[in-house]
Amino acid sequence: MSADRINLLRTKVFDKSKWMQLPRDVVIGHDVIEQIPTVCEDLALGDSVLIVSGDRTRDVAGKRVEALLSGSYEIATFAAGEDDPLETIRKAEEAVAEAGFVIGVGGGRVIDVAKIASYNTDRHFISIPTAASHDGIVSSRASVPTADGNVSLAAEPPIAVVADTAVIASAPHRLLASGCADIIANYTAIRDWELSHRLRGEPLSEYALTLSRMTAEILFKNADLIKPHSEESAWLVTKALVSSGVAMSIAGSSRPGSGGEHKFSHALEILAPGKGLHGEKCGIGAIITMYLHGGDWEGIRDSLKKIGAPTTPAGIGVDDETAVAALLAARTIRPERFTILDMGLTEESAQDLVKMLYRE
Ligand SMILES: NC(=O)C1=CN([C@@H]2O[C@H](COP(=O)(O)OP(=O)(O)OC[C@H]3O[C@@H](n4cnc5c(N)ncnc54)[C@H](OP(=O)(O)O)[C@@H]3O)[C@@H](O)[C@H]2O)C=CC1
Ligand SMILES: O=C(CO)COP(=O)(O)O
Ligand SMILES: [Zn+2]
Repeated sequence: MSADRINLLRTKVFDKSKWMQLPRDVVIGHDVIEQIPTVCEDLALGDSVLIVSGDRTRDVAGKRVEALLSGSYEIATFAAGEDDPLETIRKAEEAVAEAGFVIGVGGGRVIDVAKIASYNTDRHFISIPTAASHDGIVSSRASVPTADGNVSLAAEPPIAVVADTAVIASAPHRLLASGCADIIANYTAIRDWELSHRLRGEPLSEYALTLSRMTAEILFKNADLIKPHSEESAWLVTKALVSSGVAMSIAGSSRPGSGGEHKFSHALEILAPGKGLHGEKCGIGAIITMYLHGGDWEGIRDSLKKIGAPTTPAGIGVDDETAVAALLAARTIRPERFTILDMGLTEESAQDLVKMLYRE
């Protein structure tokens, strides 16, 4: 090989760089919430904290975290209500001003508010999920519904995740089933990624893709074990969410866990606000996108059923016309994210798909 060629290769190799942000401490298990003082001490994050929680989740776990840290830390609290998300984030940022670090205790919405406020104010953030409802509990992205549609925002990756399986198992089963559906949707998300790689030359991370697929496979294989209010189920799903979040951190984007089924879900957030949980909508969307990819869509549908997640738009109170509109609107959501739904779906074909694949 000529010296020039060797130098060219060297330059290429050394030009490459990547920054992956992963949680430092991940603590999962029964009553691990009690270990939050030790986690905070170990990370030496300062002596004042803002604890962000929701209306329900403050009672479920937020107050307990406040009690565990009182005496050792100066504590401020912030209630992330269900009003305008961007306004809530702005107010949370104001509340962070006096605090050294931030803890989010709640479901996906609360965690997102806490991680965006932390990012924008340059504070460390600890995630204490009260529900295993989707993989955003671990990732460095936030997904925020706005009047103009869902936006994916950069957010502070949790420096620690403390996932108490006793708390998670006590949440309504619907939330856990939604988390499972979000993971099962990895199957179609990675097919969309591969499609975009082949057709558009989009860069693809084999490590991220393989981890995302493996996570979905483990959950798919264990679908029979997912039961309401079982700590073992909470354990299985939480580990899957952590693994899926790590896949997104490796990729540096939500690509390994978000494809056409997520664009369908985000379209529904606009067309049918308040209907269905995030993972539920993604699972329903994955049935159609897996069919279009020529894969085992019935397997997706049956595992969702087993877990107790909805498999039709009607199951989340959405009519067929709205589902058709969401399938067609998916291409307008994050148009840069190319998926099977961006490949010429027509109104007629969308209607046929909804009629054929969403029968109870
Ligand atoms: N960052 C990311 O990558 C992603 C972020 N998201 C975002 O996450 C949000 C959806 O999250 P999701 O968790 O599905 O829904 P929510 O956070 O809206 O939670 C749903 C409801 O469950 C309640 N809840 C949570 N935990 C418990 C518990 N242990 N016991 C009783 N009730 C409980 C919440 O209470 P409370 O009133 O206290 O909140 C809330 O009323 C959306 O804002 C979405 O945009 C979605 C996907 C990925
Ligand atoms: O929900 C996610 C992964 O499961 C994040 O995806 P989005 O980037 O579509 O919000
Ligand atoms: Zn998701």
